[in-house]
Amino acid sequence: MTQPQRRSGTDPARQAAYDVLRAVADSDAYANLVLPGMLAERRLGRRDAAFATELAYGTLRLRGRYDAVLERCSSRSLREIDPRVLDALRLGAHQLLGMRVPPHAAVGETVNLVRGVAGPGAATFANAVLRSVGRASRQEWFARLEREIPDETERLATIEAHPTWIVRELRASLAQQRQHDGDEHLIDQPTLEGELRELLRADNEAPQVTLVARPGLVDDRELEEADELGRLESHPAAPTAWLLRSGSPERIPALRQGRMGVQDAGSQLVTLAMAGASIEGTDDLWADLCAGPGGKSALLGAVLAERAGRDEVGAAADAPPMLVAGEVQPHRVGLVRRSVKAIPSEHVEVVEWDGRTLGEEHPEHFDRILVDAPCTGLGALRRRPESRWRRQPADVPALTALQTDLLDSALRAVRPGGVVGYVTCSPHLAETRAVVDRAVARRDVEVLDAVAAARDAGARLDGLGEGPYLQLWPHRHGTDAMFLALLRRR
Ligand SMILES: C[S@@+](CC[C@H](N)C(=O)[O-])C[C@H]1O[C@@H](n2cnc3c(N)ncnc32)[C@H](O)[C@@H]1O
Repeated sequence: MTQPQRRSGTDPARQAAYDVLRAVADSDAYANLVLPGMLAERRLGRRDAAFATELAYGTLRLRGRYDAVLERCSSRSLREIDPRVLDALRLGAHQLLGMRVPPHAAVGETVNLVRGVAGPGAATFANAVLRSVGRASRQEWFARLEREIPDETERLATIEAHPTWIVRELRASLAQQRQHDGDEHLIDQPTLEGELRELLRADNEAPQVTLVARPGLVDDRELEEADELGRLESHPAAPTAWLLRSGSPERIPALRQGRMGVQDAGSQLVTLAMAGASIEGTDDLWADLCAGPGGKSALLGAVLAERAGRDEVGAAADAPPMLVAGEVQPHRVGLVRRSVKAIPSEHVEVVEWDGRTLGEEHPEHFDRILVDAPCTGLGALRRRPESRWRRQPADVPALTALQTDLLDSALRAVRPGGVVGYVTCSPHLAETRAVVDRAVARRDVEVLDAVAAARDAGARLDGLGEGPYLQLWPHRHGTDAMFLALLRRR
């Protein structure tokens, strides 16, 4: 349990936001895992909980922007400031420049917080810094940063609060996408830099909760009931996807029972497109190579079970159609079991495995395999507030090596005529096209059109480009930046 440090007079919402920032800095915690428990444990009311969430997540996302501002207001370099004080200053800067908090409250409450953690001298320092931050509006700060940062990429990165290396990678991937855009998207297309800015801004918006209604497990009446609890709105990315406009997902019974779930609409689309991609021959044995925590397994299992019931697929075979969901980390195997609890057990088996050896151990065995590979997560930055600052360019080579091994293993484990779907929640070219292009060069595979498969799966989206690979974008599609390649083994 995260106990608040002793402090006098700090309001509980700001205290919770501050403790989240400290947990992220000191224990490498994930804010979106720590905060909900903390809010429940401390029994914050709805308004305080919403304020604490916006304050903590907003500050973490926009840290780079606020650091640039604080640096210009402080007599000391940021490196010389006590990290406990610096985190409080960041919270103060977000209240002043990113939220509608009256300046006297933003400064006063933050100074109070600093006094509690670091004493009166630090409080005087914090007061001077934050008064200086508050002397200019957000727009005035943007104008100043525009003037003072000469390098174009660094300027954009600072103002839109992303590390520079990530801005470079996203620009390269967007440029590649634009080469593959069909005529439809070329009309009214902003410049590459304009579109890049839209993407970075989309990363800085809190995403809306998206639900999945797992096929065959939820009927219209239940969707209507869920609608009464939380105002559902159909998401154009996938027929199973629903935006939850209000309320909390836990109130929906079908969600508690695992027949619905919380899942990005893009994740749903790539899963449905992979499940529907055209295959030759039998279609009874599927694998999810990297299943934890199990969102895609649950959707695949539901599709498989529904299809089995409807078409009596596999009725003549010895065993019912089956999804084998495998994961290497034991505790995540447990999460997969929980995710698939509503799928009829004869259609799903959850196992612990190292996906890299599946091809060697079970060559030409499966009809369909999903490889949802571990990746940098650069396509899901809006969901994980602090992750952009944690990731390093040096992470990429080890990940691409693992991705290459996993895809290679899947292509050996799938039978000729069967399909492998390669998915990442990153648009980084080294993790997406480069991994797939290498596999295509080495193995006898046919590249299927993933954009067409996405449309066949029910996507009602513009700006998908020409294929054969599918790349989704938060600013274009309201989804995470998921990538999908579909490979059919010859
Ligand atoms: C992107 S996540 C998968 C998300 C999942 N498909 C879902 O939708 O919930 C990648 C997963 O691969 C797992 N993983 C990493 N290396 C692996 C390996 N060698 N074999 C199998 N799984 C692995 C990670 O532990 C992580 O749970």
